[in-house]
Amino acid sequence: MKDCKLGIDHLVQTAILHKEVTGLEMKPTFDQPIFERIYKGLIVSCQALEDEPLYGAEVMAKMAKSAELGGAVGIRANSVMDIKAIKQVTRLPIIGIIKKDYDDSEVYITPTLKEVKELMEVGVDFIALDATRRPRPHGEQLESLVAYMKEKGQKMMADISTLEEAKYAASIGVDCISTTLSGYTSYSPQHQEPDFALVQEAAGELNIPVLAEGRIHMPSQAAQMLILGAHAVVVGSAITRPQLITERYAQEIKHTLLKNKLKSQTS
Ligand SMILES: CC(=O)N[C@H](C=O)[C@@H](O)[C@H](O)[C@H](O)COP(=O)(O)O
Repeated sequence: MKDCKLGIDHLVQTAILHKEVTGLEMKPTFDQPIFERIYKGLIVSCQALEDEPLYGAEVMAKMAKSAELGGAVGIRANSVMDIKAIKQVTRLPIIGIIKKDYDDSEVYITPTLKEVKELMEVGVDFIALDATRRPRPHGEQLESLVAYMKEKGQKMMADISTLEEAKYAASIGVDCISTTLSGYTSYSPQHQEPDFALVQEAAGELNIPVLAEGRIHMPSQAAQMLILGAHAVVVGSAITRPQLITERYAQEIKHTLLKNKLKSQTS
């Protein structure tokens, strides 16, 4: 009941905000209620790999609960173990992935049918998968994975790194795309900043929802993505990876103090 109220509150707030920002009435343009639930909201990616201090399902479930309390409208999570634990503590929509390295491919986000099936078994609202055109392990094909999920009625999110990949993913029938891999393929722009241009272009050209994801470190950047046309925004490290948050503080402090010292020496 509380979850339901939270969802309705979010939709009402979103509609008000949308009108204030754009001057337009927000119309529910998507048939699927799941897309309304996440519209113009913040999705928090709760992930820690085995070599990270916060690794473990119990910790990830606490992260997800904290995200929900803070106003997140969805959770992105990696592995069956984490997803199971997260589902025990929240009813927010879940974008599930399985990160797995195979020797014969660079693709590691839900690379093969095996991971797709594991995610379908645990049950997630969206399966996110690498939707670049790079070769997949064992010669598996993106098109067959998409067709399989469509046939089973499983919603999916295509993680892409360029506009061309976004357009191709849309053309083969994915439900939505996310800019997750911009900066993480050799041929996409290697920015330190989030890829604002890609989000704006993809949102302008595609008629499926486009989510902004990747290196969004500040609340203002998340809001900017939504104004540029993102359907929702996914933030991970800046909320759930304390070692990286600390690193950014430490570097900024070092850098600023050094700059200051040099300035005072030359003046
Ligand atoms: C490239 C890649 O493997 N991205 C992964 C995808 O699931 C995660 O490690 C990121 O944390 C997630 O995309 C959110 O991005 P950021 O942590 O920058 O807010």
